[in-house]
Formats: sequence, C-alpha cells, structure tokens
Amino acid sequence: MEALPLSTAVTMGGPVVALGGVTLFFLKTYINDQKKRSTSLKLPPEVPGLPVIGNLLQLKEKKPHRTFAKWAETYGPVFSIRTGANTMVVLNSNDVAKEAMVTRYSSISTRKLSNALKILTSDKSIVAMCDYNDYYKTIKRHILTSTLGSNAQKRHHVHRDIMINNITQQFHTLVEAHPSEVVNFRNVFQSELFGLSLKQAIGKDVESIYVEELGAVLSRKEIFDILVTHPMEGAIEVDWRDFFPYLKWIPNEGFEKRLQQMYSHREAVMKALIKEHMKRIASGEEINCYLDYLVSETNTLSEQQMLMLLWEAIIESSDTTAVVTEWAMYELSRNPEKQNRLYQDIQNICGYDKITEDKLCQLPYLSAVFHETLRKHSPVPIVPLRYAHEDAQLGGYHIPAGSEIAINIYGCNMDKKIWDSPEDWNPERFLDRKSDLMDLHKTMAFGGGKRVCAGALQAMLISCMAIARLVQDFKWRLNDGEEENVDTLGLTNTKLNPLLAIIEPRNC
Ligand code: HEM
Repeated sequence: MEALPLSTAVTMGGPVVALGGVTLFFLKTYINDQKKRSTSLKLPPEVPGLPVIGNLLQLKEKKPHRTFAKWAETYGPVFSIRTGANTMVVLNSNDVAKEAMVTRYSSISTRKLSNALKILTSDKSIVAMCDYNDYYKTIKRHILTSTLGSNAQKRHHVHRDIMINNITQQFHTLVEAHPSEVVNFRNVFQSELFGLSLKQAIGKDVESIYVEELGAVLSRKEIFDILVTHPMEGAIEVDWRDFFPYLKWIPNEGFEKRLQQMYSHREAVMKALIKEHMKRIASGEEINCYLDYLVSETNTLSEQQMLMLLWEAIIESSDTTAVVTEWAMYELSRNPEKQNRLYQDIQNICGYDKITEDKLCQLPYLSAVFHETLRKHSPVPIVPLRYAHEDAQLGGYHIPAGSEIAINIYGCNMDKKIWDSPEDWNPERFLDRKSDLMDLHKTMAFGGGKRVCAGALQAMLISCMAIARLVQDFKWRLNDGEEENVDTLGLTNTKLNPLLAIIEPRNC
C-alpha cells in the first residue's frame, strides 16, 4: 500500500487529534469528578483505641474474627481500626465482602503479608498468597489442571475412595477391639487426609524418610509436623515490627530464629521427598500427581518455586478439610435427631450399598450439613489480608490507598441480618433455599471472585463422603463433657480439643 502524502495525513490527522483531545478532556474531567466524589465520601467509622498502639490491646486474644463481629454490632459492617502504625478496614457483611472480592478487586488485589507469612511463603511464591500477576495466573493454572480442577479431581477419585475406606475400617477395628470406648476422630481422619495430600502432590504416601540436612530418619508424624503443624502455628506468630514498620531495623531474634528454623526444616523435608520421587521419574515410573505434572509441563519454574508449590498443595489439602469434617461430626454427635435424619436420607438413596460420589447430588440434607458447618465454624475466618494499592470505595465509604483490608468471613457467616439465630447449628436453614444443591458458595466460607478457593470441590467431596460413610456405618454420640468443648485455636478455627465420641456400628 502506498504511503499517504504528508498533507493528507495532516488533514486527516487534524480532526482525529482534535477529537482525541476533546475525548481526553472529558475523560480527565470525568476521572477528576469521580475522584472528588470518592474523596467526598466519608471514611469508615473508627473503633476508638489508644495513642501509638491503636486497637492492639483490644485484639490480644488470638481470635480477632470474634472481636470484629462484636464491633460490627456497634460500628456497622465496615469500620476501621489501627494496629500500631497501620490502618485496617474490616468488612463484616456479605454485600461489602463481595464488593471487595469482585467489583473493587482491581484496587485491592495486593496481599499484605505479616513478617511470619513472608518467610513461610518465600515472599508470596504460592498461589494462595501471591499478588494478582502473571506468575499467579501460571501457577493457578498448574494447580487446577493437575490437582484441584474438576477433571483432575475425577482422576484423583481413587485416592478419596481408599481414604474413606481406610477411615471407616480403622473405626471398625477400634470399636471391635474396645467396644464403648471413646474414639479420637482427629487421630484417624488427619492421618488419612495427610496420606491423600501426599499422593496427590508427590505420588505416594510416606512412612518415613531420611533427611540429609537434618542427618536423621523422620517418622511420618515428624514429617506431618514439619510440613503442616509447625507452619500453621508459625503463620499466626506475631512480630511486633508488623505494627511498627518504621522500627523494622530493630532485630527480633527469637521470632526470626523460630521462623527460620521452620523454614529450613520444611525445605529439607520437601527436598528429600522431591529427590526420592525424581529418582522414580528418572526410572520411568510415572504417576498422576502434581510433581510429575510440574516436571513434564513446565520448564520455567525454579527448584525453589516447585518446592513451594508442592508444599502448598500438601498443607492446604491437609488442614481445612479436617477442620470442617471434625466440626460436622461434633455437631451430628450432639444432635441425634439430625444425625438420624441424615442416616434415613442416605438409606433412602443408597439402601444397604455404601455411598458413592455419584449419589452426593441426591442428598440435600448432607449438603445442608456441610454448608451449615462451614457457616458456623468458618475454617478460614478471615481472608489473608490485602491492601488498597489505590484509593477505593467500599460500602459507600472512602478507603484511602495503603489501608489494609480484612474480610471477616466469620462475621459475614454470623450476620444476624442474614441468618436467623446464627449461633444455632441448623442444617434445615439450607433446605429452604432455592439454589443448586451442589452450589459450593452458599456461604462466604470459600471466599469469592477471582481468588475464590481453588480447593472447594476437593474439600466438599472428601468432607461429604466422609460424613456420609461415618454416619452410614456408625451411630455417633459425644463423650461425657465433650459438649462444652467448643473452643478453637489457630489460623483455621480448629477445634481446640480433638473430638472424642462413642460410636456404635449400625446393622449393615
Ligand atoms: C473447607 C475447606 C476450605 C475452606 C473453607 C477454604 C477457604 C478458602 C478461602 C476463604 C480462600 C480465599 C482467600 C482469598 O480470597 O484470598 C481460599 C483460597 C484458596 N484455597 Fe481454600 N479452603 C478450603 C480448602 C482448600 C483445599 C482442600 C485446598 C487444596 C489445596 C485449597 C486451596 C486453596 C487455594 C490454592 C486458594 C487460593 C486461590 C487463589 O488465590 O486463586 N483450599 N480457600
């Protein structure tokens, strides 16, 4: 094509440039108007605190989600607090949480990690703690394709079947050996869930492993502690420098030593596991698992990134699903009529056959038990903190750039405006709702928007299958004194004391 003569270009360019100029002028005026309107909005109400430390003393108890929900009754669903030098905006209702997770996500997609989480996540190198960027998009695709997406979950169903059979088998063995003695639910369930996490992540369960850096053979329990228990404890370690960033030059040796030790032990164990399985891969033995997928599908990840992604799959699979299932079994053991209703439903659909995953969608009461437990015992009570990297609006308030944002899922799930008697555990409340029975997002438990939980399907399949099989095989009741054991600990609302129950095999 011949080039346009300069004169023609100028004649044509004149109006275009003029039009562009006018458009730009209106755009600029519009943006300025929007900015003015947003800054003319009020700031969220502040919870009164003390000079310098702000509200820190009021948050001494390690369950801020409960304190926040209480404050919401006085200050409304959006309020701000001061944690030392930082301003934190706390969101406590479904509407405003959805606004933050969906509509305004682009202004608040950046994570604000505590010093402990920065160390444990190798500075945001796992999916759940990453900022929204190209690295995030790549690794999210990897975990969904290989492990957590619906096709991957279909491929992994054999691990779930084995896990559920092992669990029921172990309870049968326990009860046969010691009839009417209490069983510890967590001991059995957590160990089997860890086995499943390892199979999905690296291909096989492990009994023990030699860890060169530690110069020792570690038992399965020691591996579990290093990969799961200790990092979960470390994640809620408080470093006072989080609240006073201008003092970050002062060392906090005790904190740094504890976290560095957790980091290096985890790294040593993960390296040992990966090394063993790289030998397997080199020998030609392939297994459908995350490690084999990462080795064959990616050549852009560093060794350290791969290690972190595999560890992420292990820790996230091993914890929250156990938390929700243990609470569900606690509630069913405490409520014999509801347990009986669930048992009758399962009998009606399955007869004397053992439940299988394809029957789940025919069991609305089971789904209601799962969602009501997620609501009342929200395993992730507060979404890992984000911050507004630009001025934003939430709930009709102006949120200045730099504010930390805490989405209080527990507060949303206990909001009296939405849930009648939210303190009651009442699965029936989910039977009235005209929604898809298998809809995983009836509560805020799994978050929402682009960062919605990637493991929700896996959590639902494992938890619902375990609950159903355990109720199909046994009648559950709480051990004496167990009813009052409702205290929680840790990052994920774990029951403080493991569930102790008395189980009686049903005639089937
Ligand atoms: C009952 C069980 C579970 C609950 C209540 C839960 C809850 C959540 C919540 C609230 C988030 C959103 C965080 C945010 O918005 O920043 C999340 C994210 C995530 N969860 Fe879960 N989770 C559960 C089970 C699992 C399981 C079994 C896995 C398996 C590995 C998993 C993997 C993830 C990942 C990878 C993300 C990050 C998603 C992203 O940022 O795109 N979760 N989870």
